[in-house]
Amino acid sequence: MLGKSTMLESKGADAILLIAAVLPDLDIKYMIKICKLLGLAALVEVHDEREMDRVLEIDGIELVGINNRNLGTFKVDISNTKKLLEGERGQRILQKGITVVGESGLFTPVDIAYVQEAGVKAVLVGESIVKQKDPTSGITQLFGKDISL
Ligand SMILES: O=P(O)(O)OC[C@@H](O)[C@@H](O)c1c[nH]c2ccccc12
Repeated sequence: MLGKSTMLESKGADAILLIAAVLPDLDIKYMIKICKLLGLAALVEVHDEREMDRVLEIDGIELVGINNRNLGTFKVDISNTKKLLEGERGQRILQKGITVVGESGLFTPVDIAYVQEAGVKAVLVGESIVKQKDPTSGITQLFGKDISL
């Protein structure tokens, strides 16, 4: 097996995405452990209540991403984030000290405020930034202010 520094130096990755929809619990548990050994952050992605409940039973998860895009139908609905953070689930996430990432379908400062209000502390954004000629101004537009420092 490659040593920690060899792995990180050879590929340069800081984090990996673990998609709960395609990974059994056992695989997620195993990969979380490997990530800790390698010093990689693991973002565990869920898109419905069932996946969220599975993930909340697994120890050692620090980052959970809520995908607003259903990977089966590709439909995007940002109220999915709010739905998955409501009530008891939201409480458990807070208790466990999990940082929630809002993923997909975020285009405007209103969208950002909506997911932030729901409990999200970070966002994963693709389309609304990569389709801009200038990514910096795309980010400024998305957040309604310059966040580069
Ligand atoms: O382009 P959007 O709507 O901003 O979405 C970005 C990101 O959330 C999305 O690319 C993504 C999140 N998880 C995924 C898993 C597979 C493929 C794609 C994704």
